[in-house]
Amino acid sequence: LKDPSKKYKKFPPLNLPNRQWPSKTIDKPPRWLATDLRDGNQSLVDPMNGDEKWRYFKMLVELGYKEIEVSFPSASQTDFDFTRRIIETPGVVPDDVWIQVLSPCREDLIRRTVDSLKGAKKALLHIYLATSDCFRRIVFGFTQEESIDLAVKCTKFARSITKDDPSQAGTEWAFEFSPETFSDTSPEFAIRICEAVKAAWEPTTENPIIFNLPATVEMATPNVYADQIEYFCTNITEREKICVSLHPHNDRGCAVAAAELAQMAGADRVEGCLFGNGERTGNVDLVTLALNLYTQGIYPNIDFSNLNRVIDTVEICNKIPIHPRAPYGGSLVVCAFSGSHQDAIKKGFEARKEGANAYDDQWVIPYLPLDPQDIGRTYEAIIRVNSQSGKGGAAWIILRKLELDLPRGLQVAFSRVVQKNADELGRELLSDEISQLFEKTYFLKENPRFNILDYSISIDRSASPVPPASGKTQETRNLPRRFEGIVAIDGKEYQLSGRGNGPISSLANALKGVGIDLDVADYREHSIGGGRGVKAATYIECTASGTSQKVWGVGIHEDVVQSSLIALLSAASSFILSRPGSPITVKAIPRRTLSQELELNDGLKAPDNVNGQKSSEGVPSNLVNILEAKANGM
Ligand SMILES: CC(=O)SCCNC(=O)CCNC(=O)[C@H](O)C(C)(C)COP(=O)(O)OP(=O)(O)OC[C@H]1O[C@@H](n2cnc3c(N)ncnc32)[C@H](O)[C@@H]1OP(=O)(O)O
Ligand SMILES: CC(C)C(=O)C(=O)O
Ligand SMILES: [Mg+2]
Repeated sequence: LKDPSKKYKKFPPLNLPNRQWPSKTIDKPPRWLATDLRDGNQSLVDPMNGDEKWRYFKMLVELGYKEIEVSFPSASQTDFDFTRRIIETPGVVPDDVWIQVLSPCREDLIRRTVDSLKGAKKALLHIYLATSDCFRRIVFGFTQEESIDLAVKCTKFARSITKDDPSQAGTEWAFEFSPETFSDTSPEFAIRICEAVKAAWEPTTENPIIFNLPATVEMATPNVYADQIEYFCTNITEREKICVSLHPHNDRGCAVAAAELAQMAGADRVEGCLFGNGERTGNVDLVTLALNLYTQGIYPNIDFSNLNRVIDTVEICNKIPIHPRAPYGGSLVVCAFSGSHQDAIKKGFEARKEGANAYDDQWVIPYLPLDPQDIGRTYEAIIRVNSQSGKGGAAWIILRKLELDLPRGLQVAFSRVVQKNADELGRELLSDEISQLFEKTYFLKENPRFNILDYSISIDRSASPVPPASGKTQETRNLPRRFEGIVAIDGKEYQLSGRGNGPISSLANALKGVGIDLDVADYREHSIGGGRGVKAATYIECTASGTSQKVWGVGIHEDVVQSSLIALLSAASSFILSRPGSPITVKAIPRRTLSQELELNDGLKAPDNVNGQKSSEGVPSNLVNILEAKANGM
């Protein structure tokens, strides 16, 4: 069998037994050069027009970039004119920002490039010449000596029309040389050509020459690039007069790693593009590099606190969407769908809020390496819910949207409802949909079955369990309570009454009269909001008497007692709905029988005339059915 992969040859590693970089760390940000408007731009289907470049340039300045490669002025009139426009418009290029432009090693093109810079305050002229065997042989037909001669000739020419030209004295000049295809160039030859260029330019410690060492094509694993950079840094002479710059491309998907290891290997500067735009698989991603530093506690000197705004501009100007999984910036990056992730994140936030984690001010949240707020993302966006989600996700959204801190049991119960819904729809449920589902499930907006219209809770003195001592007034604390109230049941109003130890149990007792026999198993309550608008939220879990069936009810009201009564009626409604085919569905009984039944029944009394409705109008069929069922002993 032929193996087509054999046409590729393994990249030979460097023999660098004393390499130092593996035990180094990155302790400060590098000098950044944003080349979005040059390397990024040259790789676009439709390169940016002047206005798009203008917008992008202003954003880069606002973000804090001090070195910006703005164009390839000899390539197009657009690039030339844009360079002129930012130089000629007062205030657009801040005094501390270097504008960099690129030219091939060709005198005519260098001349045109320098012309575009006239009047700039700080200008960085960048020229490139490919130095690998492959390029010298295939593209130029040059020997190593011929390449060196051309690089030196162009450097001298560049010098003569920039820093050596008295008419250019108003500009502070800096010079960058890129041995293009450095990553595929023999390290010894890279040193030789750069030494020659250095001698031609004559840099100083105050104004060093930039040797930009590109992985024009990423050739090998990132450690090999780091070795190449360490070799260069330790073998080039007059290191103090040199700024070693990186320019990694991402052909093997390792550009970020290569840039990081190569900084450990001694580089001072990094060239790249926001979100890794650039030739083929892109330049190294400057957002990732900067925020990687940030999450190590090192401020990168670039402000990504409103990353969404950056994304907007980048997407509009590049006409390429940012991948939803792009590090830091992707829309799905600060989202968790899966249950166990949501659970851990939620617990992390709770611990942080309560100061319960032992990390003081340090960011320690499971699954989230960065506080989304630091890049302008909201917490709401973090947890999203689909059929892969657990109780924590929906509970988080209910907490955020409705300010309801659901007890664990209710989280479990509601999660089943959410999961079923998401599964049926086959998609994510939006947070509005989840909060609406909660309101509907627990009848928060309206309870079509039971609505409490009026009620009073009184002490039932008729049943004194603790006889008062002689000469003392009756002790009321332990006396039963009596619920008397008007409850709209399926739209019609009835008077219910019942006894119990407190308001909830007396209403529960009243409900027995309509065939709803619930025991309260759990009760939780908390306040919502504060000041005058404060409300009580009550959660009641009930078991159906004599069964293991459990239902939850939720009530919200300014009055804490009424909130708990509403919660019980919410549970009662859930109970009825959870029992399809139960006694509720038996056929209706005649009204006359019903009236008799109502009178007989201790719990349910149709009022003579409440809100203009007569009891003789009858009660809804399902309740009628309950009564019928009761009468039948079901
Ligand atoms: C890795 C990088 O990103 S490098 C930057 C790449 N960016 C760009 O190329 C974007 C802008 N480029 C352009 O607008 C054009 O390519 C220009 C203006 C630079 C040159 O355009 P053209 O003169 O039409 O040449 P073209 O690009 O087609 O081909 C390059 C030619 O220059 C030759 N060449 C390259 N470098 C040199 C040099 N230093 N001296 C003399 N000739 C050179 C090549 O061998 C080739 O010659 P050939 O046509 O005889 O084979
Ligand atoms: C011009 C050089 C720096 C370049 O873009 C590259 O080699 O990738
Ligand atoms: Mg490049």
